[in-house]
Parts: sequence; structure tokens; C-alpha cells
Amino acid sequence: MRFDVVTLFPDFVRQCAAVGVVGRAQQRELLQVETWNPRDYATDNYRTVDGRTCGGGPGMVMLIDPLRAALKAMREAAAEPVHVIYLSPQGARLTQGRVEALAKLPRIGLLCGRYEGVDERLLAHEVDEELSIGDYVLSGGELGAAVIIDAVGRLQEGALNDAQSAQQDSFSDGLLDCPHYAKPVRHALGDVPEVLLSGDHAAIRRWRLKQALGRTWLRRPDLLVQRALDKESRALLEEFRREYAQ
Ligand SMILES: c1cc(-c2cnc[nH]2)ccn1
Repeated sequence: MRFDVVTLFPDFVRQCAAVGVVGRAQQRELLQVETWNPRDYATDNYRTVDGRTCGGGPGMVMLIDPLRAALKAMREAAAEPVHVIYLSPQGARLTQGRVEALAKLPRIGLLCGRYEGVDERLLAHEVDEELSIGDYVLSGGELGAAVIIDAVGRLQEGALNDAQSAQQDSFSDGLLDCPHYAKPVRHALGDVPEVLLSGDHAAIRRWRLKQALGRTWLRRPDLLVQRALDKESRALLEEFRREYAQ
């Protein structure tokens, strides 16, 4: 997987991708992150990349030509076709399902806007998809790009170790994660649940699934609506709800 990020802040994006799972995956050449700065493609002496918004009003808009030249250089830099994503509050909300689909692509281009955004004509001709990481306004698209690089990058074959894969699976089955504990077993803040000390792996699996179902029901019931539950999960959730109601 190759990510190509068009951004006025390449160092920020590279630093985000240099640590943790994604950083290690880059070192192991499981993925590649390249950056393209539109300012390097501005043709005037001031390296101008923004202009006043037509029709008046506050703020500036990113100009077509520096972005278009940067995208052209990006497309020419490698053979595979690029799926170009523009990060914006106007985009479709990013979901784990969309992340899993994106993880199958050979190359992803991430266009990061700043100021009030990007000239609509550039978006209409150069962008395949708009995605939002949440209903709030950020200072630019770079944090969205970092989220996509992390969520998609960690799904590349070999990027995760066994424990991380298990944790990924627990989120990816559409439920919130169960509670986690480490030593000491006894603490002034409370004790580790006995079942986790029992060595009974079947009971531990059921307890973790019950907690995940119960938490999802309490905190994100909308996720449960979208998810069919098997007989065991329905029974465990009912058990959780009965105990919760007591
Ligand atoms: C993705 C991008 C953005 C954003 C880009 N520029 C200002 N906000 C907000 C949410 N998700």
C-alpha cells in the first residue's frame, strides 16, 4: 500500500506516520507514505497557494493550479492508479467498513485542504471520494489523513502482531471493546474480575463478549441496530441487561 499525501504540512504527516504500528510497517516496507507540497508547485515568486474567495466573505481558498500540478506529479510518481480522497466535513463519515475496503487498494491519494477549503473545480475534476472523520471543523485535512493512514495502514498484511490483531478484531466485529485489566490483581481502586484469573478460557471469552455487548448497548445502541446477534450474543446481552437493571 502506498499513501500519497498532498499537504502544506508534510512534516506533520510524516511524523504521524513515523511512529507505532505504521512507523514499523514503513520500516518493514509493508507500506509507503509520500508527501507532496503544493507550495513546491506554485509558479510565482511568493509561492502563492491560496486566493481570496470569489463573492466576498472571510478567509482564503486553495488555488487550483498548485494543487493540480502536485496531483499530476503524484500520479506520475508510480504506476498504480491512485484513488484520491479529499478530507472534509462535507464528506461521507469514515467507518471501519470503509477502512477495510480502502485497505484493499494499491494506492491512496489524500488531499488535505487548509484555509476555507479547495476550489470546487479542482475537487470536481481530481477527487474520487470525500471523507469526514467527524462532524466538527478542523484547521485542515491533515489529521483526517493521519487517521486514514493509521486505520488503513494497520490492516496491511503483517503490520499487526497477534495481540494487536486480536484487539483489531474485537473492534472490527462492530462492537465496542470489553474492559481490560493488568496487575496488581488487588488494588485500592478495585480488584480484577475473578473470571479473568480463572484460567477458564471459555468463560473468559463469554465474559468479554458479554461486556462488549453490554457496553455497546449502553454507550452506542446505534451500533447494535446495524448488527445481527447470534443466539449466544442475544442471551449474553439479555443477561447483562437483567443485571444492569437490578
Ligand atoms: C475531515 C476533515 C475535516 C476538515 C478539513 N478542514 C477542516 N476540517 C473535518 C472532519 N473530517
